[in-house]
Amino acid sequence: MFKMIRKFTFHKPKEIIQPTVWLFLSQACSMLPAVLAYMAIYTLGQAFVPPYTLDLQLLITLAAIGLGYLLLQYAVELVSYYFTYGRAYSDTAKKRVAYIQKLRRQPLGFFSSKESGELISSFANDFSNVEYTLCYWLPYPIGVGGLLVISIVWIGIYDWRMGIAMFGMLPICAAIMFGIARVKEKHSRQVMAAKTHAATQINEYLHGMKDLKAYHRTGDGFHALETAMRKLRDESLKEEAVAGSLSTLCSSLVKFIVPITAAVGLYLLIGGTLSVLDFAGFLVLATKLVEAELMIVTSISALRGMLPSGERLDKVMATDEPTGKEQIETGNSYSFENVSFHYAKGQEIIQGVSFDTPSGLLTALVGPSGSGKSTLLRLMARFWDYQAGHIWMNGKDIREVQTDSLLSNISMVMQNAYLFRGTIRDNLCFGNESITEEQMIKACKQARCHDFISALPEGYDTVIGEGGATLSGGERQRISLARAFLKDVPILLLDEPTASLDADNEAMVQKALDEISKERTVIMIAHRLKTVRSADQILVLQDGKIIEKGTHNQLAGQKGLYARLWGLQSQAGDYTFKQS
Ligand SMILES: Nc1ncnc2c1ncn2[C@@H]1O[C@H](COP(=O)(O)OP(=O)(O)OP(=O)(O)O)[C@@H](O)[C@H]1O
Repeated sequence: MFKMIRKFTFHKPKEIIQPTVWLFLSQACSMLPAVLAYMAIYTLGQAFVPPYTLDLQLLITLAAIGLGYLLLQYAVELVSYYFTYGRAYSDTAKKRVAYIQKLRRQPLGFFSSKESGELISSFANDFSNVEYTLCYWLPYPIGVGGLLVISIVWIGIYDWRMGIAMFGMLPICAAIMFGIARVKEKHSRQVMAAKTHAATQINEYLHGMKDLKAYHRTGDGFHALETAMRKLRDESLKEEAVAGSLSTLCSSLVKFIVPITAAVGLYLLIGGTLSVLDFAGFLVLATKLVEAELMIVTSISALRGMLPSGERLDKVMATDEPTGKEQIETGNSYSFENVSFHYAKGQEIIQGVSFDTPSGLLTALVGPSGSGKSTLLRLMARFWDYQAGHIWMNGKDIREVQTDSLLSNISMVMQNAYLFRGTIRDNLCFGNESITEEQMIKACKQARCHDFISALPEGYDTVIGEGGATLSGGERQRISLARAFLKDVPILLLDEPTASLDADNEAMVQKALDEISKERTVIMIAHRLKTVRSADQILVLQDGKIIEKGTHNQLAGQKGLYARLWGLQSQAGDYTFKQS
């Protein structure tokens, strides 16, 4: 149980103390009417048995307590409501933020090891389950359990025979419920897996819609989605059918407490060992205690059903974060020393690579498709961590450097630049209010996007769709380039920044890059070799190894891969490594 609480509370078990205490008080208050009714019946009953006395004063006091009770109950319920629901919602909101921050700090490897639907479904379902558990399923069994223990002890001392009648069913029901809870947990895991798979299918279907349409395969894509939905329906029905019916059986058993109490009480009454008044009082209490006992048995099953959600969130929160605590004030160059890296064990993608990217110069990475160029850029930004060797930045191994500190020195333009739903201005400035209009326009002019942005009806305030869907590939790429220029950092990492541009724009952006690289260290991947002709150094990669290094003139003069491909590209005009 304690383990479970730790999981649901993200290892802050104290979170549930307050809600539990208030729920206990609220439940204790709700027992008061039964106790008052019992005392009133008892007091009234004294008038009909020797010595036939009626304590009117006590009856008036009980009535006054009853009235006061209504106010007390209201106040306690209100506070309890705040500490259970209010706290649970605000604690879960904090947990959601902590979860996102955790994801933010994770390397890319973390995401590619998961189904895309897992994180989506965690957000959609797991947090709601945790929220519900924190305000309901955890505090209730603990709070109500405490109340039951007090009742058992009290009734047991008063009349152990009635104690057995009223609570004897409880261990049997709890044992059945534990069994049901295990079944429920098993089915909850299957439902969770089905929900994850369904979310992945929806995500893939929507994201891949363009390609599905292009290949006229929307029907096939839909079929996979439909199958996932059917599986989710079947698993959910199974969970309800198995756990639901057994839970109902158990709840019905608990409800037997009242007739059992009545039968045992009657038996004792006839035997003359229980007074009529005590019999009536026990019956009133039994009806009240049934509610509490029902709550306990239901909670046990519900809690186990929620456990997979708590575990899944806890697992993400417990994931190791990238190492490194050191800060880098201004990092402006990289030095690779015997770096090796693999995504999957046994498949070395980068093999013992060593090179420097001198500060303030343009380094170009070229090579056949799949040779590891983008991987090298990802290693520089610590999207992944290498397994052997060192990448030094200003004398520090970047694995020892805090990721945020490292990234504050880098601007990156990827192959498929992503733009967010919002205005072009928002996408360019990324919330940095210190960027002036002049700086923004200058960056856009350098990236050759100012003219097309100005021609839009709303100019820089034009709203673009999610992912930049309302722009062409080239426009997106130029905006992301301008965004990179605007982030005033010493290092620019560019993965084919001119790939989606036409020849004119490519030449112009190339010029801008030449200018920019005078002030910054630029590391750029290019397939079209003419775009890196003026680079200060060109590194030629093949099968994860650097096989040639030098300027264009040096490499073109050798009889290596670069010279061969330069020859081919010159002949073919636009021939690229990708097609080689
Ligand atoms: N996330 C990943 N998980 C596993 N393997 C990967 C991953 N990303 C890339 N790879 C593999 O690593 C190798 C190098 O990929 P990389 O993207 O670095 O090549 P590249 O030279 O940039 O290719 P291109 O020029 O086509 O963009 C490829 O064989 C690729 O399949």
